[in-house]
Amino acid sequence: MKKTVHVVGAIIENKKCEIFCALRSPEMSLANYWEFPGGKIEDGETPEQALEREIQEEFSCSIQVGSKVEDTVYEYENVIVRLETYKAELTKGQPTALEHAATKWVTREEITNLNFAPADIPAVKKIAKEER
Ligand SMILES: Nc1nc2c([nH]c(=O)n2[C@H]2C[C@H](O)[C@@H](COP(=O)(O)OP(=O)(O)OP(=O)(O)O)O2)c(=O)[nH]1
Repeated sequence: MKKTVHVVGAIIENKKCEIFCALRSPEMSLANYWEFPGGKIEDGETPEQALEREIQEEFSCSIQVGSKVEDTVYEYENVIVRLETYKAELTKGQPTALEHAATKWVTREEITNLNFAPADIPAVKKIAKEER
């Protein structure tokens, strides 16, 4: 039986209406895919707490989590991922990649050109269609 992991991703937007995206490194699973920064929810955490912790651990900055964007289940070859994505705002510092291969702030027009992890596609499409 494949394991199901419950994952949260942050859709962080700056004042220029650009969205923060991170490239998974060759050492990570799902290597070389773009993603919304985040990670697995640990026991006892709310999705919001997990996101705030993951962003602090992996990008050394603080966020405030807002509304939910998508909740999708995607079956990969080895694992099933339930990905919940939330809007978020930076409250302290700027994101610095400590584990990822690259990061990028992109506009809604550009975001669909990035090679996002398959589980992220519904959220990417929803964000790209949003009016600004
Ligand atoms: N963080 C994140 N993970 C995603 C996204 N889309 C997607 O399919 N995933 C997958 C990749 C991984 O299989 C899983 C999350 O793993 P992770 O490696 O980021 O989480 P983590 O930091 O808690 O994990 P770990 O390596 O410490 O065990 O979800 C996404 O947008 N953000």
